[in-house]
Amino acid sequence: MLRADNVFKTFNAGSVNEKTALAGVDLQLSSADFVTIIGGNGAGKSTLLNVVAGVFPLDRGGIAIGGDMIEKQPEHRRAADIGRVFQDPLMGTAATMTIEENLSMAYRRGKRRRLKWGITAGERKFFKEQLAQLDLGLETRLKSKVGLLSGGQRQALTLLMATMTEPKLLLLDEHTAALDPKTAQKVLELTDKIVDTHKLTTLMVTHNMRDALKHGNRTIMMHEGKIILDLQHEQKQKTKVDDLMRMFEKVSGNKMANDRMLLAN
Ligand SMILES: Nc1ncnc2c1ncn2[C@@H]1O[C@H](COP(=O)(O)OP(=O)(O)OP(=O)(O)O)[C@@H](O)[C@H]1O
Repeated sequence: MLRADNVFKTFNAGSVNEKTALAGVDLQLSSADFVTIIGGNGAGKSTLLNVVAGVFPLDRGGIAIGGDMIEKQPEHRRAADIGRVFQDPLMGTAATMTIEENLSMAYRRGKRRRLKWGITAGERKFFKEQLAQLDLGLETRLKSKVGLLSGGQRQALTLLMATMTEPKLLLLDEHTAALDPKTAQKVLELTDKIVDTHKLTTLMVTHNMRDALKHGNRTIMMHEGKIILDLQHEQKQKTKVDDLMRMFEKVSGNKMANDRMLLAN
């Protein structure tokens, strides 16, 4: 479903601020793979998601989704196939618009625009059903402005908006990191439910090693722009946080250096 071949990305090349963020990343995801990504500060996790989404061009290498090479496509063209949720709950939704207006925008993304602006009765029914799955009571608040929602409600709504049209790929960049622990767990449970219902191919960056091991069927670890560990299926299930730390130290030759990661585990 997703293939990254020998992907390189250096920022500010040739300047004193030169930084190689991706140094030959190879990654293949099968359909419905749910891969969690961990790694130290500046390991290249967000950059990997960004080059897949088309935020920055690659220096070298290729990216394919469903067999189509996309590395030359601009971000807006890839957006039809890629759902994204970021760390900041304010980013994925428009605060001054209502819940149903936000959902409607997401629902029509990538579709031919209709001349008439307005939400049909069928769409409203569909939105209510979708919101009911979140179990947050939002299905009775279609006309509420999104700015009135809590961070967790807003992030759950963003998740729904990113997945409602069943994207080929879902990219989650620390999407629960700004939430309190209880809300973060709730949004992660919703993530599992939504990913499982739609069998979405998913990449999720997290700084929480326990969450990385608990969710998804694969965990990859990045270090200095490379994937240094890829735990799959039973091997992932057997691995504990302490094992992960030891594996990191063994493969990278370094102590794990991610302040938020160490705090969270
Ligand atoms: N837009 C940019 N311009 C310049 N340098 C960048 C840019 N984005 C990322 N970098 C640099 O590339 C490296 C990898 O950054 P990236 O954000 O991918 O790391 P990360 O693994 O997500 O780290 P963290 O866990 O600290 O968020 C870092 O050194 C970072 O400073």
